[in-house]
Amino acid sequence: MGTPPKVYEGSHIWVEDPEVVWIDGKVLKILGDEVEVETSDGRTVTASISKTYPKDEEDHAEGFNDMTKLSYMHEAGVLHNLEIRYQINKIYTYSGGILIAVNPFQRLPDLYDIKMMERYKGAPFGELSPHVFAIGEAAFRDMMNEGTSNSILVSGESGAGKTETSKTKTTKMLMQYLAYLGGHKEGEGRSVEQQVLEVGFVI
Ligand SMILES: Nc1ncnc2c1ncn2[C@@H]1O[C@H](COP(=O)(O)OP(=O)(O)OP(=O)(O)O)[C@@H](O)[C@H]1O
Repeated sequence: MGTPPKVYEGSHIWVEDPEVVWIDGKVLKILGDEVEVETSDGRTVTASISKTYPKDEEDHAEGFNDMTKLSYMHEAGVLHNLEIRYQINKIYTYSGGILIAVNPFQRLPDLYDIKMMERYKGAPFGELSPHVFAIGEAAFRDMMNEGTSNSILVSGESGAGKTETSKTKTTKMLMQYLAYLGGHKEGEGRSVEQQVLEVGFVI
């Protein structure tokens, strides 16, 4: 028995769209290498099958907090999942051990406060919602357990939120969390917290 076809009459797929990049729709007819699709905004379009992607059957209301839970991992599915989460201010999503952050361009109340730091401290990776503090926690714990240095790679295009998420100044989230884990003691010269916040970065 062969693998069942992913595009067939009645199946739900993603097709390219000049306005919204990818739009979902239902296959009406297969026409050789092409497919006729009724899009979710009510149009009928024809697309090359090789440029379509199967759509996950279930649309999780809050999206999947880890991309590895998607039945189909492709650009359209990944973007759709990030969009669903973004609409409800869930800017963080895992892809396995990697954290994807979508720039909210607004202050999200409570997301980075001391209560949130307390929640993530000591929590096993993956137990709580995806968060930059979970990445800091995992890196810090590994460093302590292995007794070796550790590093966190932050990557993204200009304006994506790398600086805000990680680097320099006391307000930046990742360093703030590591400083919090490192502790703060009065009267002992420069505290671990202060030293962590004074580190330099390789940019
Ligand atoms: N998590 C966040 N919460 C709130 N605002 C954010 C967040 N991430 C980014 N921003 C907003 O987006 C702006 C641009 O982010 P940032 O400067 O971190 O980008 P960058 O990736 O470091 O860009 P570049 O590579 O050009 O330096 C910030 O000044 C801030 O207004």
